[in-house]
Amino acid sequence: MVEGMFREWEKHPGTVSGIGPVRPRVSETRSRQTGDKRCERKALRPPGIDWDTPAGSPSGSVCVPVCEILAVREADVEGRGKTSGRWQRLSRRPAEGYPYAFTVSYVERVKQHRWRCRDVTFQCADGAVCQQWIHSIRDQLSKLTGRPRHLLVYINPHGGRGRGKQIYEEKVAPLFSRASISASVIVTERANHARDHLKTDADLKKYDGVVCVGGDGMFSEVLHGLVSRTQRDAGVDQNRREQRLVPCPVRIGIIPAGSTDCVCYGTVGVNDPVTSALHIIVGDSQPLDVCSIRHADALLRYSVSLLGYGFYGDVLTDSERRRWMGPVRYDVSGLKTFLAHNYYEGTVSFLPATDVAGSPRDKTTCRAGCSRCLKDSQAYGTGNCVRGRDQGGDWRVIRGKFLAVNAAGMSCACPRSPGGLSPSAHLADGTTDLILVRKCSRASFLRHLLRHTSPQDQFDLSFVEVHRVRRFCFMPRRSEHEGDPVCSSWNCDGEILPHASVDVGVHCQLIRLFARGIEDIATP
Ligand SMILES: CCCCCCCCCCCCC/C=C/[C@@H](O)[C@H](COP(=O)(O)O)NC(=O)CCCCC
Ligand SMILES: Nc1ncnc2c1ncn2[C@@H]1O[C@H](COP(=O)(O)OP(=O)(O)O)[C@@H](O)[C@H]1O
Ligand SMILES: [Ca+2]
Repeated sequence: MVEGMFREWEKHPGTVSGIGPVRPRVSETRSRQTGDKRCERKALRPPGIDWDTPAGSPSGSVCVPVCEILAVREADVEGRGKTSGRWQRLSRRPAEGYPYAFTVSYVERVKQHRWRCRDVTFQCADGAVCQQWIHSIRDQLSKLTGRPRHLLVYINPHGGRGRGKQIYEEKVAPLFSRASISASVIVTERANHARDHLKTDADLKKYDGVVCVGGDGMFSEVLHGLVSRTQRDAGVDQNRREQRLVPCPVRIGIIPAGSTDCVCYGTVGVNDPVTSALHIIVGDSQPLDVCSIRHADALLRYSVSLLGYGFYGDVLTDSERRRWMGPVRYDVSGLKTFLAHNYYEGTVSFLPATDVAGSPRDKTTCRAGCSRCLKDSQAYGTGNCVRGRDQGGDWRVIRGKFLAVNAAGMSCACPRSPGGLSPSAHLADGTTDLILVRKCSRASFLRHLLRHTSPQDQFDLSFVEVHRVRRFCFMPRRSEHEGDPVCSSWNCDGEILPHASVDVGVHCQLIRLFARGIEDIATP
């Protein structure tokens, strides 16, 4: 901020006369919350009239950090945005003698982690000053690194309530175009279309990011396509467990249009398409751990959120037959699976993450700019799964009858469960939280499930245990009794994995999302 300039403006509120054709400047402070240099908070206070200030802002003053400006465009005092040619609604009549104006679009935080695009229009008496402001703001925006210019977008037209295309066209595309982002859009025609296209055909050099419009299943397709492609390009054999995987250079954006949208919810704090589009535009970056799931050393699948055997595997298997119901299928299948009360016998062995500071029950939460993720990932190394010295580590073995064996690589928060399956899990610390729910009565299991919907500790029950691990294996016990359910399937980020016996390892920060983690609600 140029103090003199601002004082001048305060002396003459509502006018730019007397200030002259100044070069607009900005003040800088490091982002308090992320410490991210790319997102330094630069305050912009144009010495013009803000006669279209958004509701709620102190009258006569608008302060916008440059890293949260989405775009600037010339406006004309008749109220028509010059570039868009569309009429804007202005809250006040233009002041007499101020025929030049520009409009700044910026991020505004509304309730519950939602972001919205707001416009403020500044009016000037002098056309040259107006142009200087526009050029200067554009210049500041062009200096921000990490903002995408070209995106590859995949839309699942059948995800969630089948509104993916409409959501993209009505809510997201206009924001991308306002921010001068070009997008190549592919509406998928079959399951695995996006995955296969990314694996082999997509010219990834042309894009700064890949966006999926859909639910966790659609995200999973993009995850598999990108991780496989990255390893192939780097000459890495994904089937070799000891091999360090190469982190994906391309960020992934998620526009939530699915049934659960857990990956989006757990990394942004809300499943709202506009909020996610804005996180993409400002070029946010959130690293994420990825689990590789293997059987007999061959790679089966990758997962970032829930890997669930027993209850969540059965819910998913049943729900796939009810896709026509839309998102409500999970409630129907959830109830049916709960009543069936199946349990599965098996052996879980795991390698506890003894070298991390936190634990699944320490009541801390992973938030934007999480220092624990930073510290733990630095100590561990990105892409790594289990380091050489851990392989002979202190494995623990638990045999038993389980209603559920769940691994939560992140909290798995979603609208059904705002805290998630493991509220203290971290997005990018190189660990997953292994939750074992032993056979118990229906009433006890219901108690455990209900605690996912309240702040009560779902692990504070005698039949539940939770461990923060780097690697785990599950081996089902074959039943000798006819009629007993033998094996369940794994629910792998919402996709059925029809194997029971698995070996799972966490690859620290293998991918990055266009997100920043959940912001503390107090963040300005
Ligand atoms: C009787 C009260 C029961 C309350 C239970 C609440 C527990 C909810 C925990 C939900 C965890 C969800 C983990 C996320 C899984 C998703 O990846 C997966 C697929 O999502 P999408 O592709 O968007 O459809 N969703 C599920 O597996 C649904 C699980 C619902 C269980 C009731
Ligand atoms: N065009 C398509 N036709 C059929 N299935 C598709 C298509 N595109 C993606 N899919 C698959 O649809 C499934 C569900 O997608 P998702 O977007 O997660 O929706 P939901 O959250 O409702 O499950 C995924 O398995 C995905 O691979
Ligand atoms: Ca993790």
